[in-house]
Amino acid sequence: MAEDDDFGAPIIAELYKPPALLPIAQLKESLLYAIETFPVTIIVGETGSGKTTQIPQYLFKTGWTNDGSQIAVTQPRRIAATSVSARVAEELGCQLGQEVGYSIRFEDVTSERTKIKFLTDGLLLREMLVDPLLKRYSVVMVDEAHERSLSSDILLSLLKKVLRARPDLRVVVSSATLDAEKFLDFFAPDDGETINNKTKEEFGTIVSIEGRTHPVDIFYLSSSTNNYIEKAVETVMNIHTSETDGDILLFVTGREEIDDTIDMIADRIVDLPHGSKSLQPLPLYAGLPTDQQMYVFQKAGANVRKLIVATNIAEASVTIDGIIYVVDTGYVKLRAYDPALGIERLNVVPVSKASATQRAGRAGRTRPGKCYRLYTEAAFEALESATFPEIQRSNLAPVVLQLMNLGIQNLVRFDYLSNPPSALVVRALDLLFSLGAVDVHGRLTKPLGTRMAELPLEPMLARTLLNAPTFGCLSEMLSISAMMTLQGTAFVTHDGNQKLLEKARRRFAVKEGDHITLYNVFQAFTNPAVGKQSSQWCRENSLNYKALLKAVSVRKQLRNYLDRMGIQENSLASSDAIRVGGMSMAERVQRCLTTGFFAHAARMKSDGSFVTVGGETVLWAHPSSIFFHRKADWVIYHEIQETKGKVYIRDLTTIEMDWLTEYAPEYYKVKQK
Ligand SMILES: Nc1ncnc2c1ncn2[C@@H]1O[C@H](COP(=O)(O)OP(=O)(O)OP(=O)(O)O)[C@@H](O)[C@H]1O
Repeated sequence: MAEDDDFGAPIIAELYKPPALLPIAQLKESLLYAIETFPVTIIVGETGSGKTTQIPQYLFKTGWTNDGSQIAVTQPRRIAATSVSARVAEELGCQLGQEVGYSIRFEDVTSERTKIKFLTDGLLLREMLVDPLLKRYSVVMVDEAHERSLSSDILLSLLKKVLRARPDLRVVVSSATLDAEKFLDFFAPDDGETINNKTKEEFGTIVSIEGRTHPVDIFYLSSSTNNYIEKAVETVMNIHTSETDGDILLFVTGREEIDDTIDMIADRIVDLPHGSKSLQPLPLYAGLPTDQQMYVFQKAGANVRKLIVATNIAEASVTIDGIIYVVDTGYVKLRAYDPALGIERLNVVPVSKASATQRAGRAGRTRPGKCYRLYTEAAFEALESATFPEIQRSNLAPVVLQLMNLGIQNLVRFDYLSNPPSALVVRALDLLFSLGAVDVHGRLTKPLGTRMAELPLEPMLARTLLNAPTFGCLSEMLSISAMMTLQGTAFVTHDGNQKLLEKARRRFAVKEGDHITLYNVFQAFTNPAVGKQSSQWCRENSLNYKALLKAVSVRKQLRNYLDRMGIQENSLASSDAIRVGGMSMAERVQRCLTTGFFAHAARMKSDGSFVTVGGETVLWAHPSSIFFHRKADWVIYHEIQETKGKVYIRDLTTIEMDWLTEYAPEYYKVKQK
């Protein structure tokens, strides 16, 4: 970069290692010995040392799957599971889905032959519902455990139980920080006690891997900035104009910042001298459909430098070949659930040291790299060492439901790695009780509660879907539920034309709201006389072809779940037929949604904002909702999130106020005369 920038001299210059020899290779034998000998092995290693890609292969090659069992490797994020499995398949010379595969929610790329399976930690939890002792696995590796995702924390607790019943199981926990002792202590028996005849010392060990593949030079700002996006754009442009070849990975906090940054970069690109190398910005965030996330892995064309603008989903386990430069704004958007108001807040906070290290580690994986931290070295030193565990700041209803279905009744005495605040557990139980999943004694109801736990949907939506047969709208709710799992990605701008998108949305919109609007999209897409499931039709209607295909597949999978539960698509009992017979299909869907989402009710005020039932919170329709412009009275909403001090609700449907007391009398505590 030019001399006159604000960065000081590089701080860390690490030793170069030839690419073929990953640091982990030197420890192969001792690692395999540890896994053979101890039920639990904690691996601590530099990012890029080869933990994720190599350990499963070592285990596979030394026979850990010879008896027909598999090796599971969990990841906190889908993109890591899919991309790392592709890499390992390539290294082993097999087709993805054969010996090496992956499994994420609604997408299973494995086969009878699969020996190494990458999956999200949440999905392995789901597998425990049908296979509580995880019998199909000889080794379970929990990767990136230091990130303390909700599912990986719960998984570690459950693995601790499973290990007691399965002395043959091996658990490998990989962590990038020095939390190793904490993880080891968690698993090991107390002093003087034994588990399966093993003492604390015999139960687990820590293996540390020194060194990394390539050096990464780290630069800090010499003085702090108060506009990190502007600084990021400036840094990216400086790299682009004055540094040698190599792609750039920029970390920002969320989709809005990604869009803003890409717009700002686009403005600067036009000022570049004619004929100079071009810069191709690519977004990467969790809400982006999987296939679009995969664009970032494609090689840039000749004379093109890729700029990937990402949230922290690109932070761990992902290797994007060609990334030489990392620009780290030093911030992340973290979820924090407010149990009193039932609102999820998205707070922009400084990253932890562990995160910053992981981010820097995205460079230097396939070549030496550079990382520009848009904060001072003193600010880095002042960062928290690790991220605040998700279990202490999340809506726990989905996970509580799953734990109960696994037979864990006493959630207070459950062996957590870090205890969740009791207010979060109480809120989760309250919600599950009002949804009918839990009875007054705090036990899971049968069959409703168990069925809700089995469906791969969050509890409110699961309840709605399971109620649909009594309203004679199961077919419609299956499509709506499938569309909801797309999380707002059904509509897209082609060529960035927002006006066309709005026009398309209006084409499908109905006065009842967003759910039935999405239903109309699904119907039109699958109608052989209209959308014909064609990409051309999607393009003409600002719709996301791949996402809609996914919805078709998700609907089929949900259908299969219901089939297994013996729930038929058009089975309206005669008593229900009398009750709902005279209603329009729209009204049945509206009522059915109320039975699941009554806790998410709000009323529009004259200024277009909404208030919650208790009147304590002001809410705003998200711009993607048809009620961003239109009037409504009472509504239920699917999602609620606070961003930058404003609370947005997504996916709204109008309802009648009376339905709230009709379908949730307990929740709204109506005094009967
Ligand atoms: N898709 C890929 N293309 C090229 N090289 C790759 C790819 N994936 C991995 N590698 C190489 O393998 C090395 C080890 O990657 P791996 O993901 O196993 O490391 P790790 O120790 O698990 O690191 P982290 O915890 O940061 O994910 C990388 O540094 C890189 O050199």
